[in-house]
Amino acid sequence: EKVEITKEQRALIKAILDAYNRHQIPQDVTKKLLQEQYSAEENFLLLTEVATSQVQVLVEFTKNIPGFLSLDREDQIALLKGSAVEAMFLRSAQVLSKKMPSGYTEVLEERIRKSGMSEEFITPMFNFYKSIGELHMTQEEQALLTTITILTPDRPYVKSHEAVERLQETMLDVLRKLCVLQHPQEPQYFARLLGRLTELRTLHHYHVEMLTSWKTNDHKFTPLLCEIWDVQ
Ligand SMILES: CC(C)c1onc(-c2c(Cl)cccc2Cl)c1COc1ccc2cc(-c3cccc(C(=O)O)c3)sc2c1
Repeated sequence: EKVEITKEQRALIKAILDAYNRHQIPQDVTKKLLQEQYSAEENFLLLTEVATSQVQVLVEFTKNIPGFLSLDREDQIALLKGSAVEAMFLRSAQVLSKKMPSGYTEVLEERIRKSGMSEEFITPMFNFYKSIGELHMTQEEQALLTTITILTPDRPYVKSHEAVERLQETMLDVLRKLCVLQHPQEPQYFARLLGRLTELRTLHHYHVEMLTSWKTNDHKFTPLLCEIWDVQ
């Protein structure tokens, strides 16, 4: 049947894409990825700095998701804590899948591979990055997929499950239509995008173990990361 994006849905896409592009990690933070020397310690420190900055960007972006600030305040926190790792996998995936002509791709890959995390996490992580790269997502799809990840109702401690589910369904409906319109030659494209969300859950579980292994090797995180990831 004829898929049509309504006026309201077009406004929603615009609001989310504007917020997504407006909130970025400052250049002085990401530029250090290109400059500093390479060592496991230095790589870990730089990644910690960028991740901390990314969380701050994520908080600002989330506040601009239409409807998010109308949710229960504690649920807003629960959604942010529960989705931060997955949103950061999506963000770093865009950088690593050469989606951004930023010149960070090689240096970021090198620093992640040599940041003291054990091999067992490297493989699934870079398989994910490869699978994201193969999707050739548009900017709108990236922004909407991040929004849908944030609005996942079954995060720990979320009380108003239905309110979050309603918001997420609104975004899923828009993304489904966008996929049909922007990838007409690939009817399964929307399903493939949702498959990435499942992969993100798996990576999230790996990440909890990654943090533990870094902790046992006495790696320090910033207060913001400790708060959002419940470490220390
Ligand atoms: C605390 C730290 C050691 C850590 O622990 N787990 C992870 C992690 C790792 Cl490894 C992989 C995936 C997810 C997580 Cl959460 C990390 C590092 O997480 C990040 C988070 C965001 C970004 C954005 C970047 C980036 C670069 C250039 C340009 C841009 C840009 O947006 O322009 C963004 S790099 C980067 C690194």
